[in-house]
Amino acid sequence: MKPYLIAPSILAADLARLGEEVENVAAAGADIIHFDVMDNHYVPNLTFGPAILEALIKYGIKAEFDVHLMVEPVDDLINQFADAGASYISFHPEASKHVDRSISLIKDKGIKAGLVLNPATPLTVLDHVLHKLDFVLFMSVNPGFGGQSFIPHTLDKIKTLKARIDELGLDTRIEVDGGVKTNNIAEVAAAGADMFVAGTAIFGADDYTVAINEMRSELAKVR
Ligand SMILES: O=C(CO)[C@@H](O)[C@H](O)COP(=O)(O)O
Repeated sequence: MKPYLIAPSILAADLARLGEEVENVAAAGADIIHFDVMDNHYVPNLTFGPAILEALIKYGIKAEFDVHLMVEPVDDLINQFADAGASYISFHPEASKHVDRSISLIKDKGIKAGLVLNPATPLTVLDHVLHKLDFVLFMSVNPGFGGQSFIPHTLDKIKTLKARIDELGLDTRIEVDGGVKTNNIAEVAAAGADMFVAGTAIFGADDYTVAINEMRSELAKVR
């Protein structure tokens, strides 16, 4: 069974002290760091580019970076984030003209590849590519902003995909992003997720270690 991974989203960090914030959350027990890239085109917000990822890695952050591209088009930035040191890269299928090719671009660089499904994106977009993916990222809010509420029907989509993954004997991870908190993480895990992105629930807490440990205690109730 794949270990659960907790991925604090730096969107909710104190951006004036980004290096220190990421260092602190990694020391507090984060498994990977979720790095949201928004282009003010695919989503109505603008965040971090590859130079910032490179700077964080140079700063000495040891944790792996999970880059979520909310950009259109995707291929050029896949290359740039691969060169900058990403360990995971995911993108939205509607933002690539050639989804299969964009997935291969990630995998050929030895990086874990994921496809992201918005709340209204049907599971059928995975039909011919699921076997190539290392993970599927379910957005449980509409992408673009932190601090939104978890959309409950995401749980049904997670359950359906988890059943399909098991039936096909695949090793694909399921990541969930948006409104994940201590009070719902167990339900999300019980539906079949094993990677959990949390922004405000971790960076908004007084003590990051306590926040992450509370999430782990909830996860321990599931398995
Ligand atoms: O990608 C996004 C939003 O587009 C997320 O990563 C949010 O950053 C999660 O934030 P919280 O809902 O956990 O505050």
